[in-house]
Amino acid sequence: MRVNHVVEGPQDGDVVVLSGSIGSNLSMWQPQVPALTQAGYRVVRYDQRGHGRTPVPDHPCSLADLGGDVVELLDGLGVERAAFVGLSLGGMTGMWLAVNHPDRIDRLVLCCTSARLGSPQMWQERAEQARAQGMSAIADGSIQRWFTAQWLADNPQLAREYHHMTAATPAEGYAACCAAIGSMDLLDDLPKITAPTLVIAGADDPATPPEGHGRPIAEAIPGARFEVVAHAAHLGNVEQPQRFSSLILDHLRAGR
Ligand SMILES: O=C(O)CC1=CCC(=O)O1
Repeated sequence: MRVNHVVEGPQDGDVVVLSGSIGSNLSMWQPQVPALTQAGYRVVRYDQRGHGRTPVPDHPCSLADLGGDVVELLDGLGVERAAFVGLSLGGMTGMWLAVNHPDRIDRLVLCCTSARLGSPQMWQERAEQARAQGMSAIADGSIQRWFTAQWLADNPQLAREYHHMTAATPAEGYAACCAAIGSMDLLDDLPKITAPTLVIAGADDPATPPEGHGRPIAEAIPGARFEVVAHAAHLGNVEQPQRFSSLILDHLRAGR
């Protein structure tokens, strides 16, 4: 899989991979790029399979496919080990990598994510909705989960841009990643994770509420720290960029 990606920051910096949610592309991490690159990190952002400019697969995906893309990306960049920051589907990808390729993952930040989310049938229905109603209808729902009502009211132009980001995602790419989420069950594997882990949840996240999703992940990963960020829904890194960047940087720096 030819994974579309962008690399920024000093060439000799420690590598941090940023991985995004379903319905997004690599631009969702733009709010964190200045803080991370100015702190000396080499930042690798990429588009999930079937999202942004990464090709649409011709079959439903699994987390093994999505994690395998990251291993291939790291191999192609000549990177042995990296820190990994993932939000939602990106966090699921990060957990899979930390369980199955512990030698490649230095440190882990899991944002607004879940180890078990909804039922296979729910994600099958979401995939069918994408195909039948189109991605604009999916985007209408996404931005309601991604942002608080207050943020949407205060940021109408940005809200349109994030709506457009999902609306421009290929329906078959979105559907392929729905299958990865529907077939995911990572909870029992989490105690195997050895990478130092920070779990961040948005206090107002309706998709992965902190108590039902972030906290059980943090409780299952040995030594993990759990932070809940106020006034943040699912794309908390966009709604509270400074708070997310500073939590991420603190966790990365603790490994230096
Ligand atoms: O449904 C949403 O848009 C929220 C979400 C669940 C998994 C993911 O990546 O985003």
